[in-house]
Order: sequence, then C-alpha cells, then structure tokens
Amino acid sequence: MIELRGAPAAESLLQQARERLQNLPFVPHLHVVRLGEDPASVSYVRLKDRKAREIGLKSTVHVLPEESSQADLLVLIEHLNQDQDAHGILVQLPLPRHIDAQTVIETINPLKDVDGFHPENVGKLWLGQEALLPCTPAGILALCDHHQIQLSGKQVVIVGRSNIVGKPLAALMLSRDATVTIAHSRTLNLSEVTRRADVLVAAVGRPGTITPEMVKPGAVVLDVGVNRLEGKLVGDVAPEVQEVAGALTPVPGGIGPMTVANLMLNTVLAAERQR
Ligand SMILES: Nc1nc(=O)c2c([nH]1)NC[C@@H]1CN(c3ccc(C(=O)N[C@@H](CCC(=O)O)C(=O)O)cc3)C=[N+]21
Repeated sequence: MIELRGAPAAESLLQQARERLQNLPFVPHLHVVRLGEDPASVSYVRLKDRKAREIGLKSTVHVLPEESSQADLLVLIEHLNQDQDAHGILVQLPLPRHIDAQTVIETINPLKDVDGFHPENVGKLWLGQEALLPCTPAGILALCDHHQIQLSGKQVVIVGRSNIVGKPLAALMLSRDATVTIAHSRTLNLSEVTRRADVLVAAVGRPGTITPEMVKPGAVVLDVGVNRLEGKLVGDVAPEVQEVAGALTPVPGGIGPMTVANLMLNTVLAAERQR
C-alpha cells in the first residue's frame, strides 16, 4: 500500500502561490470570519491564518460573538466586499443555526470567494469556465496529479454529496475525463457500487464508513473525512482498508493540508483577478 502524503503535494501548491505572489505589486489580504468559539473552528481558522502569514500573505481573522445576528454578519461581509484591501473572504462553516449559510455565501463578492462556494463560481465550475475552485476538491486533484494517479477513463466513485466536497469534486473529476459516480446515504448496495471504483473517495463525515470489503483490491482510496474520535483525528476509512487498497491518503496528513494550501493559492489568484 502506497501512502499518499499531502505534505509534499501541498508544498508544490504553496510554492506556486509564493511565485505568483512575487509578481504582484501588492500583498494579497485574506479575511477569515468566525462566529463563536467552536473548538474545531477555532483550530482550523488558526491553521489558515498561520499558513497565510507563513507564505507572506496578509491575514485578518474577524471573530464575532456566537449570538451575532445574520444582519450583523452581512454588514461585515458587505464592508469587506467594498474594501480594496480585502482580496479573499472566507466565512468559517458551520454557522450557528439562526444564520442561513446560503444567504451568507451569496452575499460574498464572487471575485473574493476563496472557498469557491458562491453560485456564480459553482455554475462556472460546472460549465468548465475559469472560476475560484473549492479548496478541498481542487486539493484532491492536485494530490492525484502530484502522485501521478491517472484519472482519465477511470471509474471514480465519490461517497458523499455535499456542496463543499462531493458535488464539486464530481465536476472536477469529469473535467479530467473520469467516469464519475456519486453515492450517498440512500444508495442501495453501496459496497457493490464502491467495489467498481478505481479511485474511491470518502467524503461522508463518519468514521469507519469505508470497510475493506467495499474496496476493489489495488484501488486508490482518498479519505476526505476529518472526524474527532476519542480525542484523535480519524477519517471516514476504516484502518483495515490499508490491507486492500493500492494507495491511501492518511488522516491527518493527507487531504487536510491540501485544503489549506489551495486556500492560499486561491487568495493569490483572487488578488490577481482584482488588479
Ligand atoms: N468556509 C469554510 N471553508 C473550509 O474550507 C472549511 C470550513 N469552512 N469549515 C471546516 C472545514 C474543514 N476544513 C479543514 C481544513 C484543514 C484541515 C487540516 O489541515 N487538517 C490537518 C490536521 C489538522 C488538525 O490536527 O486538526 C490534516 O488533516 O492533516 C482539515 C479540515 C476546512 N473547512
């Protein structure tokens, strides 16, 4: 089993971001908005802020109280939309229940939408037009490229149909001429479907979802899960899958670092387009 480590692939994305940065007459500025003190959100936002500074971007984290109104959040976003010194805007998800995430996402200027979640960017992605791409799916493609995993003509099965991973990843895999299946919680005979996969992607958010009998021997397995289990970070793929897979991404140290690296690249790309 080949371990598909994210760090070296993430480094080449970061290198690309640094090089493009050199050719800009100003320093791009990433703004991350967080509501409340959910420990996972605090830790992810810190990771993004630290990496941004590390590669020489400006980074500001805006922390609003958990009980802030949706109107207050929208006012901040509209302010950042107007701000010439805000090139990337990211609102950390999940948001508290009294706030409608879709409304928030649609308020962000699509040119500054470094998450690639705005409907304009989603539409462009499916049309094959230039767009800001969602960080995790784009990171998955970059990881495949780095490890020379061929996608053209292959059976790619994605388990999970979220707007942030499953659906956009399907569009990106299609653009690479893969044959794409999206499976989900209602899929009948799930293991029959997953066993057809040359490349199997687990993006469900539940530990142990992918078990060895669901994997074709030798298949590439990409674990997008980030679950905290008894204080440990685990993916969606059961450890025993190592005995069957031809290649597997570790958690941590697999897709996670690719997501953060792509956010940095997106911030630079967004800044280039705002010149
Ligand atoms: N608007 C928005 N955009 C996001 O991109 C977004 C979000 N909300 N909400 C939460 C998820 C989750 N996410 C991760 C980022 C980095 C790692 C990461 O770097 N993980 C490390 C380990 C980090 C650790 O130890 O906790 C790894 O897998 O090696 C994981 C998960 C981005 N998300």
